[in-house]
Amino acid sequence: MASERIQIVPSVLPCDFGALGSDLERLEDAGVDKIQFDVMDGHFVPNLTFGADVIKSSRKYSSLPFEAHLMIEAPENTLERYVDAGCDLVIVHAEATTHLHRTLNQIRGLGAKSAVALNPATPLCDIEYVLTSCDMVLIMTVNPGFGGQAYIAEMEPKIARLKEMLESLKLDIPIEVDGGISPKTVEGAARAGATHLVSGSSIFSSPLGLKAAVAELRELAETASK
Ligand SMILES: O=C(CO)[C@@H](O)[C@H](O)COP(=O)(O)O
Ligand SMILES: [Fe+2]
Repeated sequence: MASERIQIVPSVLPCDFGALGSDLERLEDAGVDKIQFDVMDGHFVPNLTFGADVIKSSRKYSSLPFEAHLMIEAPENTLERYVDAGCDLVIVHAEATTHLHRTLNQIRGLGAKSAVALNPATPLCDIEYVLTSCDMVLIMTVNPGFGGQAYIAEMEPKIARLKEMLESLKLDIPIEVDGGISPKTVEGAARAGATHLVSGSSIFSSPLGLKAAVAELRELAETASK
């Protein structure tokens, strides 16, 4: 199944925002599969990052797919800006929008892929009836808002249950995990069924350097998922 291929997805949070373009070029050279832009509004999460204009200016520095992880209230009001900025996939939080089904279909209607993210405390039943409107599901393995937090291993049974749910619905869509992914934690997430692995602080701070850190995560995940 296409969704089973391991993808290593850096979060841009540890980048130098004053030199984002060159960090994006370094990431592409390091062999990552797509780039995650963490958009935070200071309301849905207690932190503020950047908006669609920064993503738009970054587009010329990378040919990789871009995904916007929108940690913002009422994302339905600004989706168009992220698609116009060059995002191939837009991720909204189930907790951030009242009309989740409509919001996911709105993303597809704008010509991008749609994904839903779940905070650690949000149960899978909240998204069961919108899975046919999703091109990916993101299970948060930290409470969103900050990079560098500890991985919540209790999310692994949730990932495994989501995998079963998708299989029973015959939906071939990937499961992404985000938060605390490192060589110590990636195997558990991959074994449970995650194939798209977001990593920020671990790959950027690795003594191996970016390229070897990305290769190490990929190899660990590929072996664990077999
Ligand atoms: O969305 C988020 C945090 O809210 C993530 O994308 C993190 O920023 C990933 O960083 P690490 O946990 O890997 O440092
Ligand atoms: Fe993220």
